[in-house]
Amino acid sequence: MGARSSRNGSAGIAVRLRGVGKRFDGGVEAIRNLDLSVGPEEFVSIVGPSGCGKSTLLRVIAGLTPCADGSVDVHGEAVTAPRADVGMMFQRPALLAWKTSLENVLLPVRMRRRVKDDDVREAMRLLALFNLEGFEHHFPEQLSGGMRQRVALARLMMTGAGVRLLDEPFGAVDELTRELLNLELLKIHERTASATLFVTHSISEAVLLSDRVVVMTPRPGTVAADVTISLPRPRSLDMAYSPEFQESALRVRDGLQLVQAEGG
Ligand SMILES: Nc1ncnc2c1ncn2[C@@H]1O[C@H](COP(=O)(O)OP(=O)(O)OP(=O)(O)O)[C@@H](O)[C@H]1O
Repeated sequence: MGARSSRNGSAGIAVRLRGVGKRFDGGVEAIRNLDLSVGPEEFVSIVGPSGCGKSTLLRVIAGLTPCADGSVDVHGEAVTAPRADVGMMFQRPALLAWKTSLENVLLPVRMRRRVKDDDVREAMRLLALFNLEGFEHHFPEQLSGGMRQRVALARLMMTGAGVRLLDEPFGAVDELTRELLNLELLKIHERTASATLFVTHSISEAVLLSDRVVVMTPRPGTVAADVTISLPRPRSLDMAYSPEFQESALRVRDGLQLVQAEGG
């Protein structure tokens, strides 16, 4: 069945959650009755108060955290375990310390099959795209924090996954590096759009990157607001000064303030 199948009536939808709830052993209810759909080329950011279940949501979609309530479908199939067509990137780049940048980027291929010359060429191309030319044979400890994140981004692209999940990937880098990484991500999304869910605490980052920004309530997290960002693509950092950008950011901020006021 094709990647964009309609087995569960999901044509045009890459990720669909219906009535999803997650309660951990020990009693913490992280998510409750959460509905969300993401199109095959849609970039959706998730914002919400700390501890509202954003990481849990991504882990549930990735098949890393099982959930008893509701349904999670990727490309029309129920998620029961991690899938090859779902790639995930975390706040810490999770690179293998004993492997070079190139070997780290090739890892998703190596886990599935023998690496071919074409794979190496593609990995080199991705490393160059992320401005890592000359660092292909360096080990993670020889790279800066921003460079490590760029290797992790290149590895995420190398998976070729139709669904990309990014959990605060730029939370630990300085502001300037973060802006540059945002530009890299925009470039990638504009070249090879995929269904992307991006967790962030930054409203401006969410608006700059996204087609929609989903605001979650405090725990147990559910969708409080779903803000469409209709800025044209390609996007650039300059757009942050436009009235449309400011207006979108205000709508997201209002949504966040509302849930925080209701939660506290
Ligand atoms: N494995 C686990 N076992 C028990 N409780 C957990 C587990 N993982 C997360 N939680 C709890 O679930 C809730 C949601 O956590 P989660 O990490 O999803 O929130 P978040 O919105 O990503 O937070 P932050 O913005 O601070 O990163 C928290 O109360 C957390 O303590």
